[in-house]
Amino acid sequence: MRDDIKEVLITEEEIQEKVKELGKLLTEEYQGKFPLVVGVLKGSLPFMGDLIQQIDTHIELDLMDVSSYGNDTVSSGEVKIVKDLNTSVEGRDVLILEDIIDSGLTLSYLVKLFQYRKAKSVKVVTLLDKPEGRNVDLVPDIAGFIVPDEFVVGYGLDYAEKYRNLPFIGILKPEIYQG
Ligand SMILES: O=P(O)(O)OC[C@H]1O[C@H](OP(=O)(O)OP(=O)(O)O)[C@H](O)[C@@H]1O
Ligand SMILES: Nc1nc2[nH]cnc2c(=O)[nH]1
Repeated sequence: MRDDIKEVLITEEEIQEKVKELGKLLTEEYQGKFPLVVGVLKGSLPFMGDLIQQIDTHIELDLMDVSSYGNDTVSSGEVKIVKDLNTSVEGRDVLILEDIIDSGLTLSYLVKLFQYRKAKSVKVVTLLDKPEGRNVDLVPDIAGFIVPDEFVVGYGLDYAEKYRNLPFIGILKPEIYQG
């Protein structure tokens, strides 16, 4: 699996250090507020698992599965709900956790949905931000790392459902895409 990686962009150590830093910020931000932390499946799972352990105040967890990508590296431009939340967001401070914001379609859809459902506040934390990929105007409240306009994998991010279990973020060798 690791042989398929052309370049490591962000190491495991850099990710873990950043996650601790973000956890401290969120601990201050949400002290005494009991936020609903929403992980966006499947990509945010490793980030969510690590980050929540660094938030030192009470939180509630839920998961949502929305999809705008197929097995390809290009967005379909359409967001659909695959699995909705189990919890009502009405009156709640909602914190959405994402692995990456690229076109911004997924997040802008979710932010609008939770506002429509009368959340008290909606904030977005993403591990990776790819501003050059943006199709819609969306700026995360907190972003861990800015990444270049390349298709990245690892730490939750897949190519054809593979590589999510790599502990770092990398770029694949071109021959992997070419088959
Ligand atoms: O800003 P965007 O262009 O909308 O891209 C970001 C979204 O794309 C990926 O999810 P994907 O739909 O591939 O699902 P997955 O997390 O299950 O891989 C990623 O995890 C984000 O949720
Ligand atoms: N794996 C992966 N999924 C994405 N979804 C949106 N952008 C990306 C990316 O760069 N890599």
